[in-house]
Amino acid sequence: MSSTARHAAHPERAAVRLGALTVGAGPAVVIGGPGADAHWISLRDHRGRGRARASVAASVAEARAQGAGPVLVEPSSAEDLPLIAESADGAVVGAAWMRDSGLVRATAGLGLPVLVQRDPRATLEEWLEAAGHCAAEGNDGIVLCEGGGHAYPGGAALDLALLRAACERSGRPVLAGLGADPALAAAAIAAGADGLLLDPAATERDTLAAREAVKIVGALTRRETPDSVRAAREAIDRVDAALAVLLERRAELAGTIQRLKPVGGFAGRDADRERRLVAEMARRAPVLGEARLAPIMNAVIEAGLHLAEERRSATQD
Ligand SMILES: C=C(O[C@@H]1C=C(C(=O)O)C=C[C@H]1O)C(=O)O
Repeated sequence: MSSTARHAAHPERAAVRLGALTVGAGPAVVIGGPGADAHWISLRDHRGRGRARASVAASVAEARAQGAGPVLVEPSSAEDLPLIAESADGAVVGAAWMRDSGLVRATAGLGLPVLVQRDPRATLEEWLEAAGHCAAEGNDGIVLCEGGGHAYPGGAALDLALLRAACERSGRPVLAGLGADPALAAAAIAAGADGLLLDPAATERDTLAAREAVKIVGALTRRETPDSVRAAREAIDRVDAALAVLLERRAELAGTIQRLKPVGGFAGRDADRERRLVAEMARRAPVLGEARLAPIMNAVIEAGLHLAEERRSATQD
């Protein structure tokens, strides 16, 4: 099957609403960690700590206090389900028990959106089967999450090829579970993930790094079709963030050339080279075309030349 045909299997993924957050359409999301779009906790982690009802409620409240946005909860047993129905915006089917069809069905039966993590030993079929158990309960708010195990302490066992296949096969949003390490955030979004699941204990710095990667890579790889001025402005802000990173990098490289050329700065301006680079860019920006790109690039090039000349005179002083 050609890659186009595979994509065509699910051209539009079924977006899932998690409280006020949309997963699977619009920007990629970050769940978990301080300042994330949504938060989650596992009640399994609370085992042995005397999981009184009050302490569970307190954990959910603590997760809510991490910031705005919905809270998802992983039950440790069927006993937790009523509390989850009462206090959470979604449920997590953990990697360790995604094959426990009874508990999976009971969890999906709450009617809340469910996030189904893949057991690292489970095949794509088994993972989709677990999602199928949720759908069989009449629950269509299903989000898949790849990266349930640990490749090393704090780092998730993440299979990006499998994540991509899940996106194409399931027609559902797919997240990448990264543990507490944001190193693969960019790679996961580039592979098609609709968002990241971070360990709730991820640091603020790591969460910020993951959010930045999601923003920049998402601006390059995710097609968005916003339907309001606000959403379109938010989308344009992401594209501008990516542009800023590239413009800064370009200015540095242009500065290097000014230092290396026999005649740098405005005196060494090369109109032919400028025309060629605009023509080359127009191949990737055919809607803008050469005529509109030329003045944009002229401004960019001149900004770079001014910067290079300012730097040169500063070092000569
Ligand atoms: C960077 C160079 O110097 C100038 C700046 C250019 C740019 O910013 O792309 C292109 C051509 C020159 O006018 C170069 O010669 O390549």
